[in-house]
Amino acid sequence: MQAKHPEESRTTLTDLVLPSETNPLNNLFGGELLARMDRAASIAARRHSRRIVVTASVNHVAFNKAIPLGSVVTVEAAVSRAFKSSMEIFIDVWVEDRESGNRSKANEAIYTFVAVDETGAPVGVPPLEPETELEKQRYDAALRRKQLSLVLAGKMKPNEATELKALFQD
Ligand SMILES: CC(=O)SCCNC(=O)CCNC(=O)[C@H](O)C(C)(C)COP(=O)(O)OP(=O)(O)OC[C@H]1O[C@@H](n2cnc3c(N)ncnc32)[C@H](O)[C@@H]1OP(=O)(O)O
Repeated sequence: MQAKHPEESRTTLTDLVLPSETNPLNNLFGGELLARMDRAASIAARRHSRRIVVTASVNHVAFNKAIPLGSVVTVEAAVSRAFKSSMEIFIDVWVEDRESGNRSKANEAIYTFVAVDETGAPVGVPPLEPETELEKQRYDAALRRKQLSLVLAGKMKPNEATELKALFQD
């Protein structure tokens, strides 16, 4: 299969924070943000693979900054690495200042999607070829994150996670 670039899967969703989507502090409810990120990530995974895709795991989420009611929120997702049937999707969340229009980073997350056929069985996806410096950094670290996710899910023995182990050695 021919390699694809992260740009080909990049997906941008922009939406407001409405009152029904907030917590008692009038900030965006975490579950609502998770759902928005899942939607953007699934479109990115579909654009890369052109297959049915399912969420296999949420590897990392950081709610670094509360997002107030009325904010304009942009969720940007792109494939950061493709393996055999699985794809790591990196998601950046931005909030737009009402007066200046400047965007500031609010949150980020990393999801894993798997491409499947009509019976739900995993199928192969094209490789990913990173281009920018940031895309290369995310690509390089993705194998460690995959191993960590598999170890936490009980699908890989810790002593088989060679890339991950190397992180803790001099
Ligand atoms: C709350 C919700 O809405 S969840 C709903 C959305 N998600 C779903 O319904 C998905 C339900 N789960 C499934 O269908 C299956 O578990 C699948 C398709 C994700 C994986 O199926 P498995 O039988 O485990 O397949 P298999 O072991 O071959 O793994 C397939 C790929 O997923 C990867 N994978 C599986 N679990 C994980 C995980 N926890 N973390 C990272 N990668 C994973 C495997 O490493 C493998 O990757 P590779 O082919 O690129 O090497």
